[in-house]
Amino acid sequence: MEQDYGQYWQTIVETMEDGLLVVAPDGTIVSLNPALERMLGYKQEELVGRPCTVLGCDHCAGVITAGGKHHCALFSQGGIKRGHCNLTRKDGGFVPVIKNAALLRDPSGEVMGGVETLTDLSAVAAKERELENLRRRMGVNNSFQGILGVSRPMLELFELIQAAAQSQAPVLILGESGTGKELVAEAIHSLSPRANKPFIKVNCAALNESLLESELFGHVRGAFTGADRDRMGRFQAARGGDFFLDEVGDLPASTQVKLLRVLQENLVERVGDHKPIPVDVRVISATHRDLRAKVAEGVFRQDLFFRVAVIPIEVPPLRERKGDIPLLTEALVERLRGRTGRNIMGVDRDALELLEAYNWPGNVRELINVLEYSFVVCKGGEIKPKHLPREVRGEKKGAVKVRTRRPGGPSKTDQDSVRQALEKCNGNRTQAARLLGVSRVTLWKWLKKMEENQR
Ligand SMILES: Nc1ncnc2c1ncn2[C@@H]1O[C@H](COP(=O)(O)OP(=O)(O)OP(=O)(O)O)[C@@H](O)[C@H]1O
Repeated sequence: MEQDYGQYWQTIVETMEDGLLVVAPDGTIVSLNPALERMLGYKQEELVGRPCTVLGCDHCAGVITAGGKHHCALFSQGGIKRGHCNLTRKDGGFVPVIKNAALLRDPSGEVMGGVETLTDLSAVAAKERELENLRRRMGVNNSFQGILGVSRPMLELFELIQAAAQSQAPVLILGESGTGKELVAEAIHSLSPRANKPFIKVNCAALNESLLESELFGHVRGAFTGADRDRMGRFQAARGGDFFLDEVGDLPASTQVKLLRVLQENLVERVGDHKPIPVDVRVISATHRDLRAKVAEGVFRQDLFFRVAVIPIEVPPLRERKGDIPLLTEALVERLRGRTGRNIMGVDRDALELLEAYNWPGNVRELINVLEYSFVVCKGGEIKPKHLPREVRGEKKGAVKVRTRRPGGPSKTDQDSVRQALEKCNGNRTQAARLLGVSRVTLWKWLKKMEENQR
């Protein structure tokens, strides 16, 4: 009869959907059920005998392994009820779970170990993400983690960010300057299980080689002139979190080798010391450069490229998502209004048309600058074409371009432009001047000069 019960429990454990884990008092894994094998991607024999820290549970982040004794929430508090946590799969991905745990005691009350049940929340989390994406597609939400965008390329980008956040793999963010690469890196961090750990940023282009290495990896006292004490590097400081390497395309050759080591072996060596120090970071890098071209030129190591670019994410330039311009403009004007206290309500239709026609080589950063300029020039009410910088005004479809403004008067091309502008504006000089991007006085002077030339 007893044996029957034994088989009965065995069947339950093997068929239950929840993961089941038994650990010894020192945290060594004693056994797990098939559901947990599936959840984590490990086979039972790969885990039994190993410390439970291999599961990388963020709830147990406070685990201290001192003198072989394992202290975690389960053993210090006697149990865990409905704890939300993330486990690390064999392939490096995360599984969000609800954990319940209890101590196992022998008849004398002695703790024999602990048992944990783990409910997989991946499907729930995926549904939540789906709902969020749906809301964005329906226009209910027009931003994602502070990144404004409703265009198709941006919605695709948001989905990619969500996927990257759930992985441990290094991410490479590519895109022109001012497209929002840093915002993307921050979003990946905020959405990942590393969110409550540090997000450390280093700009590889801002420091010279030796400063950069000491900043990244730390140094020991006496490593170089001025190194009067040991200093921890930023890789170490980022422990458990994300490391954002901005402008990775500008990394000097010798630093590239050291970064490769961090990515391959999770080890750093401080400048002036050969003792390897283990680090636990996920590397997110970004560059506005064509990194593949740099690899082809031999300036960027190919092996490092493959290591940093496990998940490449391209941030589209603004000119390829002009549908976002009205939304961005509205949100940025509102932000500027709050910051400056100026009574500027938005941009009028003509000005918006100009913003949509412009090519935006400096992307969103340039749009911010343009609106800041308009806030200075515009006295109140709506921003009109005349409040936009000249280069933006010149790009409107069908707009009349003035190539050069000469002190003596308009060139032949400019004279044609002036005539076209006057024609377009039915002879209204104020409007024509605006279209040409010059003041009324300049237009008046040009017209005078043109009359004189005709005489
Ligand atoms: N989609 C967006 N929504 C809101 N703000 C944005 C967006 N994209 C960029 N920005 C803003 O534009 C500015 C530039 O963005 P960011 O610094 O992230 O660009 P970057 O691609 O990292 O540029 P660089 O390559 O020059 O470092 C920031 O102020 C950022 O907040």
